[in-house]
Amino acid sequence: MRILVTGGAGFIGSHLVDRLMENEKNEVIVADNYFTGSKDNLKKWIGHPRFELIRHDVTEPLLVEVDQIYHLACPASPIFYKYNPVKTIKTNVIGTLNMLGLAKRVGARILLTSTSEVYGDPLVHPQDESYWGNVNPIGVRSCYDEGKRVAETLMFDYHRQHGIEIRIARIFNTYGPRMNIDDGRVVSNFIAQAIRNEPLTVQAPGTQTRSFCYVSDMVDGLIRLMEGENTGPINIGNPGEFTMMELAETVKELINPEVEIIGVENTPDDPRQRKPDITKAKELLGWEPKIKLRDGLPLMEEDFRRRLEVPREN
Ligand SMILES: NC(=O)c1ccc[n+]([C@@H]2O[C@H](COP(=O)([O-])OP(=O)(O)OC[C@H]3O[C@@H](n4cnc5c(N)ncnc54)[C@H](O)[C@@H]3O)[C@@H](O)[C@H]2O)c1
Ligand SMILES: O=c1ccn([C@@H]2O[C@H](COP(=O)(O)OP(=O)(O)O[C@H]3OC[C@@H](O)[C@H](O)[C@H]3O)[C@@H](O)[C@H]2O)c(=O)[nH]1
Repeated sequence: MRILVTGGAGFIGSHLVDRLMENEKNEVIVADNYFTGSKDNLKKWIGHPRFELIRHDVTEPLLVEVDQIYHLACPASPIFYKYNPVKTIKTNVIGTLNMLGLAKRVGARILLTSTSEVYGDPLVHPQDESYWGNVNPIGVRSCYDEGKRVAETLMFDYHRQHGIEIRIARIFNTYGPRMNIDDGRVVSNFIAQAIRNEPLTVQAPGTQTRSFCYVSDMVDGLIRLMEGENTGPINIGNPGEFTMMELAETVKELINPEVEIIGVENTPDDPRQRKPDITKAKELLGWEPKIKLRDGLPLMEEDFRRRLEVPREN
């Protein structure tokens, strides 16, 4: 099986590549522009005969002979996707069109990593796949959430019109080793802050919720979706739901009981609650997450301490 992973130098992408490379029958090609990803994440595979890394921006066409495409390329942290919103929407729309064009030309199956952000600030809780969402079309997050909604539309139009084999995963907040230390997302921020003994910055009001999935569970879900018979969209996430204040308190307890927790301003359109209904993933993919937040955080702490060069005292 020859497999293309766009965005494979990023956080989830590089863990996915590790898992795909374990199968000796797979050849893996990564295409990435290194906007938020890094070659470092793939260094153990560089030079491997079954692995290839291409510096490529998915807003440009790409021609490679592959059987499967995992299409992840897109900045995922709000600070990065809002940094150049026009580029973010181009990546979602033109990038997905280009990858669908490739899938059509070479007859590949394509999986899109969509997001829980397609549900916007949800009025239905927990969110199941039949919910159409509550998204601001002109807000500062729209380049990402509306971008992903269009990407989903393109996937289904290519499927209906051209018979392309598609898979859509709606990923909920995922965390784990190898996240950029300055990625800006909440779990990486709190862990880095706790290790550096800086205050944990809880954005107002602190009662907003998220549900956090450990990256190995996520990769397992994505591969099951690709290999299964269902197009999706299918929610892949961990239903354990926490307020941001609870998350800060858990990080404080596990990593640095001395650290301060402070309230800071939030950004516009921050979803107030988010929790996946994973009935479909359980029934159709036989998948459910195994790693609880309290077990995943220490694994991430270990990786962050190594990269920040701050060993644990005791
Ligand atoms: N991590 C999460 O919680 C989460 C949640 C929902 C959806 N997702 C989706 O999963 C995918 C991966 O997310 P992640 O957390 O690994 O993020 P990430 O930022 O670590 O990885 C994204 C990768 O895409 C690359 N990229 C960005 N724009 C590109 C372009 N135009 N051309 C080529 N490469 C480009 C980046 O350099 C990076 O390597 C994204 O599509 C994201 O929207 C992630
Ligand atoms: O330092 C921080 C950072 C963030 N937060 C809060 O933590 C919550 C989560 O914020 P993050 O930036 O980690 O991620 P979000 O849930 O807003 O978006 C994410 O959703 C799913 C994916 O598509 C993306 O990975 C990302 O867009 C928000 O309520 C935010 O206000 C803090 O309280 N403190």
